[in-house]
Amino acid sequence: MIRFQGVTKLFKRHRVLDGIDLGIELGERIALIGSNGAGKTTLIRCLLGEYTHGGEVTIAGGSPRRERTAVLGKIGFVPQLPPPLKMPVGQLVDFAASLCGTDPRRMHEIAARLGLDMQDILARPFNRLSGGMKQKLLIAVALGRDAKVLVMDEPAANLDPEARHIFFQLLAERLEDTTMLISSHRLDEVAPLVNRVIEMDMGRVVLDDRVADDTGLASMYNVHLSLTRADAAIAKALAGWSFADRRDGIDWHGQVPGPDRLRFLGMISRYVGLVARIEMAEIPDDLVLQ
Ligand SMILES: Nc1ncnc2c1ncn2[C@@H]1O[C@H](COP(=O)(O)OP(=O)(O)OP(=O)(O)O)[C@@H](O)[C@H]1O
Repeated sequence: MIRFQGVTKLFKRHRVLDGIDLGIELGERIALIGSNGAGKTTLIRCLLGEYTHGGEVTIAGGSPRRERTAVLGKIGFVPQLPPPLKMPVGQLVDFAASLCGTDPRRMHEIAARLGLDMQDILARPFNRLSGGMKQKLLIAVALGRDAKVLVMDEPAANLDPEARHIFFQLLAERLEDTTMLISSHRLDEVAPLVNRVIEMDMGRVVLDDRVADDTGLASMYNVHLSLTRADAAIAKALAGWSFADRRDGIDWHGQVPGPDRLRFLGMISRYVGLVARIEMAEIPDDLVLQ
């Protein structure tokens, strides 16, 4: 599906990509990880045909540089930094939909599922939306088309827990027929979403590993937590996960998306001295709200 062959990129004399060879097949979900400056964004930009470079990149046999419109119509891209566009939201969605020959209503539908009130923001300039709203809209624009390849740069970073869950569900609906490339600094953010991890360092691939495929992308867990005493810091952290205080800041209840279990427990581990009891149970599929 995607081929990088001997891809190199230099900025002045600085070699940012140093002979990248990678083959990525349909249905693979890749976490592209690595520290700041490792070359992840540059590799993605080469994949999107934005840079000249050495070597060759192809998507389904086509070159994203030479056949830009045709190839880019097959890719959904969620950038890390939203573009500073002043265009009203409604116009932006219509424009994006026309570029890839899709119905804008599909994008509206996904935005609504993510909790965006589209009617309310149609006439507002994109750059005036909040960070989370921009990210939801960019996800809707990327997913509301028949993309065979989804490229996402830290896509869930600004989303609240409810929207993260819907986002994971949306990805779960696309598992069979899409190749995903998800870039992140942090493996724990993306590990549950992927089946292969590629780590870059100084412009090279330093690790390429298959990981266990978590089939529970759309799963949800009921969580009961009891503390040894009330504490303002953990109360604030739990409120950020939309947990409800069931008894004087001591007993808490909430729901955690399956792919976020590790992140949630990571947060709890900071307060482990306060934890008396924790219970996590998967909610049966038919009871998880869509
Ligand atoms: N347009 C540019 N001109 C000059 N140097 C650049 C340019 N874009 C990136 N670089 C350099 O290329 C290297 C790789 O950058 P890149 O943005 O690809 O890394 P990254 O892995 O995506 O990092 P981050 O996680 O911080 O986003 C860095 O040293 C960066 O300074």
